[in-house]
Amino acid sequence: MTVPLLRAADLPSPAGSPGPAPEGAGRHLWLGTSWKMTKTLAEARAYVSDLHREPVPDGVELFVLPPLTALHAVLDARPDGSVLRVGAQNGHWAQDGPVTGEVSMRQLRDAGAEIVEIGHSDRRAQFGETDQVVAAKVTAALDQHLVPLVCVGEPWSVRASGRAAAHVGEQVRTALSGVAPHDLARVLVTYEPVWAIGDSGRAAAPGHIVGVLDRVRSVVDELAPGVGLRGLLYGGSVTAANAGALLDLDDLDGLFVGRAAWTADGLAALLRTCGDVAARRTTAHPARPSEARPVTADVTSDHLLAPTPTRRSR
Ligand SMILES: O=C[C@H](O)COP(=O)(O)O
Repeated sequence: MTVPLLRAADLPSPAGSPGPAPEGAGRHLWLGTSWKMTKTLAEARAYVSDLHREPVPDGVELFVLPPLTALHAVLDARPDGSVLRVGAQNGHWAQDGPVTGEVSMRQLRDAGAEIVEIGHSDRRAQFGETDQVVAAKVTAALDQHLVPLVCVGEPWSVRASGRAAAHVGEQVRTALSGVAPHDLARVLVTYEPVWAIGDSGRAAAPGHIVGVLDRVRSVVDELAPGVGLRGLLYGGSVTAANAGALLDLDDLDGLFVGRAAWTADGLAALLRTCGDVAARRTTAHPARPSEARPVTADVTSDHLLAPTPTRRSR
């Protein structure tokens, strides 16, 4: 028997009683996908329905960012108790007002979003979003109890000049400049080199990623010593073939995926890889009992917004 999109440990045992709570899940591994500007309502519903076979492994936080038109369809298509989180790909910093065509963080929250992507390179390149705009959106999202997923990454010219880490570090510093130190623990950051994204991209090499992640963590530590981010992800030409190698980077907290997760089968394959890695990490770095995360099918944002204990100061 399979129960859709629940924790593996939430699946009923053969006798029908709940399974035991897992231990040692203090650090989460994130797997998310943005559908960007793809999918009709029917396609969105079919995707969630096709995912129904997949349990979400312990230690993995799964999210989907559909186009706004499909936000409700995805929310409604989730089975009761699902741990699949749903968010948006953009939001405006103002609470209300005459901003034709935009949607505020308050409206996103009202519509059921838990996460909001901010500053994707598409929006920086095509809609002129600056680091200052990104910063305004981050604080607006936090004000509305959304989890900001802040996208940062260097263009190829910066990469070629050897300044990738410095460039991304400054993007992060500006993006988080308005965030109260303790609120950094509510923020997800995803490192997405611009040259790695999309059909013409290729995934960054692990050594390159490590150098940039180190800089990001240093900047965050300067802003709020010892607090650490909610999670630091990588995105850009992630596939089922390279996900395992990327997640071998112990400092990486997850993957943010476009094309490879635009089918339910694609996301499911990545989910299984994440589950294997999360289990390995738990064995390698068991959480203290006080860090063990209770298994819950509760999808309220309180669970999502609560700071996660980290293995080490970040
Ligand atoms: O939103 C996801 C990122 O932009 C990566 O996209 P991609 O996996 O299709 O390269």
